[in-house]
Amino acid sequence: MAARPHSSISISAAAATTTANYPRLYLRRPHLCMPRYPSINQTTPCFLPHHLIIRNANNSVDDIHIIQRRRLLLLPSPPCVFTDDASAHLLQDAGATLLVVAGGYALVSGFDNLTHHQIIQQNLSRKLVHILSGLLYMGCWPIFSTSAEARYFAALVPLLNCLRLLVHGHSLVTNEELIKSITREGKPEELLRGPLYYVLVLILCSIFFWRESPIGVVSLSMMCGGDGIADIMGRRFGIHKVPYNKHKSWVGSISMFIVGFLISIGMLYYFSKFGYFELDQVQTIERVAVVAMAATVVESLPSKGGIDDNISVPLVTMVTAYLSFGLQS
Ligand SMILES: C/C(=C\COP(=O)(O)O)CCC[C@H](C)CCC[C@H](C)CCCC(C)C
Ligand SMILES: Nc1ccn([C@@H]2O[C@H](COP(=O)(O)OP(=O)(O)O)[C@@H](O)[C@H]2O)c(=O)n1
Repeated sequence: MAARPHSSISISAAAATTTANYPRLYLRRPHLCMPRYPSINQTTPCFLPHHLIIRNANNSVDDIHIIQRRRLLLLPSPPCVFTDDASAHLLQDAGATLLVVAGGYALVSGFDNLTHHQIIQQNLSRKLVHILSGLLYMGCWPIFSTSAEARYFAALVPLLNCLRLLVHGHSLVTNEELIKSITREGKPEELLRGPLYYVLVLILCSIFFWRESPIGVVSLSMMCGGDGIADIMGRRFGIHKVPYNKHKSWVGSISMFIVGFLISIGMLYYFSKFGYFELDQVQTIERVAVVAMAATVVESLPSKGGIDDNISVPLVTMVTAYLSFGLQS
């Protein structure tokens, strides 16, 4: 996968020469931007205004024209300076971690409310949390800095949830809200199986694959999106079972393949737009189809008393994706 060429920005000469060491940027209207910009030797995802206002030494304002808005590097809040400051990365990663932790807590609490008020059934709540948690978590990866430590900050989020599941799963602390929103039968010990394996896979993909590898992206897409939709569709419409497993249906498996494939392609496109990797369109579709098929077949196999889907599906996806993307990239 060739690194995507980086475009550049043009800053009006007056502004560029008359400011101090760094132009002080004031953002007018935010718009998500591309994080990478080699000449400033920093990549920081942040918000991109349609116009940058640069106040120069005599405090007059100069707009600059943005050649390619998608790739402009901006810093997250005024007053900003272009700097490769490790403390800026630390601040950004700490803020991003807190934001995503709060998001995860809000998601689980939100679905508990829906279950509590009987707006949705407990099983559906669990599956929607299963689908949304990992995909939204992965979708937040670009807000972390590009420092080598960013992935560890991101992994703190599933790690904290892992500790939360261990504490509640062993009934050291009771939290009916958490148990109701993510267990089948409302038993605390259920937290120590599917949900725990799920967050462990999130940690593994964050640290070992992160956002530069399609392997982690596809693995989480199949575990979260594919496996999650299989349950939802299979429970509702899965009349015809697969011949080798009376607990799994054709509708569930076909749904897993189609939705898992589409989510994988969508997430790969999302990360490629940030410039983390560039993939050939036709090859990617072929490779993701193979990976999705492998994951779907494994998920449909009898698993009662065997390996949990939240381990077998991501594991097979990682191996298949590595063989597919890794050897042929
Ligand atoms: C219900 C879950 C797994 C059960 O799987 P299965 O047994 O039905 O196959 C998912 C458990 C989710 C966990 C408790 C919370 C994870 C939060 C995540 C790390 C952060 C999400 C942040 C985002 C911004 C919402
Ligand atoms: N391929 C599939 C997967 C699940 N399902 C349905 O969804 C239910 C739960 O599936 P599952 O045991 O894989 O659930 P989790 O282990 O993913 O929570 C099954 O008992 C089926 O009714 C299906 O019909 N076909």
